[in-house]
Amino acid sequence: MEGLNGLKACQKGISQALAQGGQGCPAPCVAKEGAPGDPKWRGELVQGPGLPMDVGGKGPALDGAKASPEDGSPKGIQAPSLHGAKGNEGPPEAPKLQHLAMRGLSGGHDRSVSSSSTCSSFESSQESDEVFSEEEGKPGRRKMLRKTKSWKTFFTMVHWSLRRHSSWVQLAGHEGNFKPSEGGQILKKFSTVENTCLEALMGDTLRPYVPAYHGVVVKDGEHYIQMDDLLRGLDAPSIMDCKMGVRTYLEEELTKALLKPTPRKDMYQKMVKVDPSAATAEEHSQKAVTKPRYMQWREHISSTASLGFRIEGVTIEGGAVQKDFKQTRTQEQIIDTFLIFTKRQGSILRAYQSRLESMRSALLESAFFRTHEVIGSSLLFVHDRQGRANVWMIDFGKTLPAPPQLALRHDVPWTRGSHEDGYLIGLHHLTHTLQAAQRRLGPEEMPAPSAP
Ligand SMILES: Nc1ncnc2c1ncn2[C@@H]1O[C@H](COP(=O)(O)OP(=O)(O)OP(=O)(O)O)[C@@H](O)[C@H]1O
Ligand SMILES: O=P(O)(O)O[C@@H]1[C@H](O)[C@H](O)[C@@H](OP(=O)(O)O)[C@H](OP(=O)(O)O)[C@H]1O
Repeated sequence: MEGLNGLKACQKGISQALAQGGQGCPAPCVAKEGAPGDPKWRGELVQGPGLPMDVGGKGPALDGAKASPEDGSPKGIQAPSLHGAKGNEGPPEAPKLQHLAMRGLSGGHDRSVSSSSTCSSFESSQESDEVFSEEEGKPGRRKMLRKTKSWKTFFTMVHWSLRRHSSWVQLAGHEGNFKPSEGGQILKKFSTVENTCLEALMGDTLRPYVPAYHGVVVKDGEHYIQMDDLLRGLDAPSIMDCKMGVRTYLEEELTKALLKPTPRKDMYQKMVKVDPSAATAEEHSQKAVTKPRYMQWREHISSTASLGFRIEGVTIEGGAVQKDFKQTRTQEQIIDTFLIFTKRQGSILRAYQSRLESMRSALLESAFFRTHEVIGSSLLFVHDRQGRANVWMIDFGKTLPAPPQLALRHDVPWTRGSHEDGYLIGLHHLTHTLQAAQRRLGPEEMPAPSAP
């Protein structure tokens, strides 16, 4: 499908995901992590990002992030950067049964703006019931569970089941970079650059827009950054990852490639798979391209170069992850994608727009933003079936302090040596895209005006 130009391919992919309607999908939806008996599991100590914005009309409450680690994990460990390391340690596939397990969540759900509310109203007994209800359609299994005399076995099975219901889904990025963690957090392979950024961001005006950072942990001999899982407690979340900026490679990557070109056969393969005519005769003969060459080509076939952002991946209500957006380039294509992604819900589009507007104000105030070039970072759009919506800044693996003599603007095109990233260009176009998408809606698709 990759060769199909833009919207047709992307619409087909998203429509397929929509057609699945989340039924029987392998991707995780909403869950609480932890084990029975663990207070986090019952939500007693749960704090975290949740969704500060309730599009049902309560308006934004941008206090989502939580500050300091509570787990005593070591902070700021200096370890070799693991960013970019590849592997295949992804989370186990969640069972098809999870939607049944989630039914309780859509019942007495607390729609308050509290960032921790999504997990807080469930007692362990309710959880147990839901675990049993997963097994509908398998009467023998349910009977067997009921007859079980061993509580140990019972709790082991419940725990196993809940762990498999992790809300975790990875839309983009390097495979093997993440591990699920308990208590509504995730682990990302350690990189000094990202760790330094997250530490700094916890004391910055951007903190409410970033997953709460919980320090560095060591697991199986590897260092990880621990941060909040932005999907925790959500009811069949729909997620979109948009990579921000007019440039996706570091200036130092360009310098290195010019001094010592490293041919990348994998990138050549990815390039010719999309467009065999994109490679030069020399590149065809070497069957390789340099990284900046590939990255620049990627920026121009997508909306990165023209609009300052691009869609990397989408999943709708726990359906299959769609990544076929390499050639989604025009604003029209992106509007259509947002309309499909939000199922034309004006309230969600409006909430996203409002969040981006407040994010812009925070960016303009931010000391961190003033002093850093933000490359390859994403905005993660998340909404769920309860009508909650939010946008988060993620991925600071290539966000570096700019040379001190430079005052970064973020709203001008990049020229070599300027270190500009075009982040605000992307934010401007995204905000306009969301406005344009709302103009496509009929009055019945727009939220009712709020009471005076
Ligand atoms: N805190 C989080 N909570 C929930 N999901 C997350 C979180 N951080 C990342 N993700 C998921 O993981 C994906 C990849 O994240 P991220 O961009 O940080 O990874 P990466 O490997 O550094 O990416 P890249 O290869 O672009 O540098 C996101 O698209 C999103 O689906
Ligand atoms: O999305 P694509 O087309 O698959 O291309 C990848 C994407 O641009 C990643 O952002 C980049 O990682 P970084 O941002 O970390 O550089 C990766 O480089 P890599 O292969 O050198 O990791 C590319 O292969």
